[in-house]
Amino acid sequence: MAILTLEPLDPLSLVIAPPKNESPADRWAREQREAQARLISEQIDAQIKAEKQASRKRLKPVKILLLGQSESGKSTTVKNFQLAYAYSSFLEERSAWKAVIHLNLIRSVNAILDVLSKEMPRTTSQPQSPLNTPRNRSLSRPSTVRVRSSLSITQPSSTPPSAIHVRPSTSAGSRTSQPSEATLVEPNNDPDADDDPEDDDDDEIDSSAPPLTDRHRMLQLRLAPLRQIQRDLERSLGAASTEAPEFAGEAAPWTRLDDVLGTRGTREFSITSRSGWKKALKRVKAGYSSGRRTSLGSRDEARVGTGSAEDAALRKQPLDKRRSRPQSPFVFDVSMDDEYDDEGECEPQAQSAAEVIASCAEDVAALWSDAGVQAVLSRRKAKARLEEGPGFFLNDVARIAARGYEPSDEDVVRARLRTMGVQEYRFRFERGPDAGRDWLLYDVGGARSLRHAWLPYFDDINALIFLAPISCFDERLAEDRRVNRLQDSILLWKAVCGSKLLQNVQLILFLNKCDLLHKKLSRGVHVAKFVPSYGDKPNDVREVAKYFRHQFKDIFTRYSPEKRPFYAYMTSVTDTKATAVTVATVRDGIHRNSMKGADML
Ligand SMILES: Nc1nc2c(ncn2[C@@H]2O[C@H](COP(=O)(O)OP(=O)(O)OP(=O)(O)O)[C@@H](O)[C@H]2O)c(=O)[nH]1
Ligand SMILES: [Mg+2]
Repeated sequence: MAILTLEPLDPLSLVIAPPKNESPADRWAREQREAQARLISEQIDAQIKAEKQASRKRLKPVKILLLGQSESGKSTTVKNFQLAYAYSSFLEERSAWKAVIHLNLIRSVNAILDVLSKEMPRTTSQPQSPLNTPRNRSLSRPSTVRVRSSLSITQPSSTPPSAIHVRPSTSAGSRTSQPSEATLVEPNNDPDADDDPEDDDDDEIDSSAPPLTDRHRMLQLRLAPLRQIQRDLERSLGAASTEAPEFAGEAAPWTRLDDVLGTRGTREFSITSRSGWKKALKRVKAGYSSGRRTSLGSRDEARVGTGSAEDAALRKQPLDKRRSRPQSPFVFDVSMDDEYDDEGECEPQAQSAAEVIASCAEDVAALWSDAGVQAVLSRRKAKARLEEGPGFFLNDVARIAARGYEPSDEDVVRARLRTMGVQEYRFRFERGPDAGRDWLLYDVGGARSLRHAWLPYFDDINALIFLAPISCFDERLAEDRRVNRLQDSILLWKAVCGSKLLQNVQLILFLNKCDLLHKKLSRGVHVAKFVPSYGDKPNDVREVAKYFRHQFKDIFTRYSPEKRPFYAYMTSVTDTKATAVTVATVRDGIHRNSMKGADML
């Protein structure tokens, strides 16, 4: 009877089984091959395991939020971070700032032309009638009824509009949520008040000042095309290029939600912004990068635009200009969340604007250096406002208006373009203690109408840099002229310090614009006139800055839900050299703190 031998069932065993008649030499060779394969396999397994462990250990990115009112210097602080740690990305954007700088320049020119228009009818070379002197005109104006606000608790009367009342500090440690303990400020409800610091009405006429003449009228006419250029550039750059419109909202619109949410998180309120100055810059970048000159050489042709298919193709060409500078030890990547979309709106006429500005350069320089114009501006208090305002470039007109002008680093830092929504910047340091760790910087729009978008970013951040410009104690908020700018900063700071969502966040205060504070005090503006509690302390920058620091610290101590260290820096963030030191210190501090939080130190 035949015996049926069954083959083993496992087909794999069949395949890997050694050949039946294997010689000892073949067997040796086969075993060598198998040992080698096992070794490689084990190495791969070990590598996968190590990678898994490393990714588990990988640190979360450090997230930093920059807050503060509009024009407080948030974006300028970001530029300082870029300059220090991401110079190549700063360079990539630099030439695109040219349109913004040009717009800033011609805004100043147009502001001067506005002042001259008010002045011209009565101060041309015609002799002045005694009834038409500024002094008599102000006497014949209807008298202003001054409405004193009753909101002030400490000193309800006898203070100038926009005055700030700061209560004496309470004893340390007495944390209370009583609003009456807050820094108290009296808003100015009377926009016609005579002692409005920004009132441009003339007080006195300087008899030695040269009169305005037909020469000034000629300059006015010759520079008139710049009005249209301003409109063109504003249209090209979008909403970010104009200052915040009027908005009578709260200083910190999130506070009620903050109380409700506590530490529960805010993600469901997340808002994604796809607008802002990065987008505005991208709109002009391609225009400049094409390197194409339009035929527009004269101011009369300023309105002619471009828009051909050839132009569109040229606009898409990449930037080709990069200047060399020693590379930062850190490589860092700034994310650009908005893709440049070229759908007809993008060509900003920046190139043609540059041509017109170049053709007006001499007249602009003549206007700015004219003694009569300077006298009118000083009398109407417009000179200091221009020189100390954002984006002032009139002293550099010859350089900036020149054909072939390329912005310098300093120009970019001084340029003004408002942030809309929230912009994210991603940094990766390749060296240093935080090598390999991502840093995310969130730069927000500071205008009151944009502050509702801040709340989602309170969640899960490591540090918050708060910008409080301390030079603006005598200024009004652009979006709500009843509100003193320092008052607004104080209200914001109070809300930030008292936020439950931010209670574990490291708060870093930049008391900014110290350079402008110095200038303002040097020209005789008295802090005590606007901040009565300042009393008769010396009106010098050191004392004033110390006083404001003390007030901000006091609020911090009283409103923080839990005790935490106070970090404050006196800054002028347009001074990039000094700010580089501050930024490095801040970076170290945030790194150490975030490591402590992760139990790594
Ligand atoms: N002189 C001086 N100018 C400053 C200082 N900080 C900022 N600026 C200027 O003030 C203007 C406004 O600064 P930004 O950084 O754009 O202000 P922001 O806080 O980002 O404003 P928003 O985007 O509207 O919220 C710019 O022209 C800056 O160059 C400073 O310390 N000193
Ligand atoms: Mg900004």
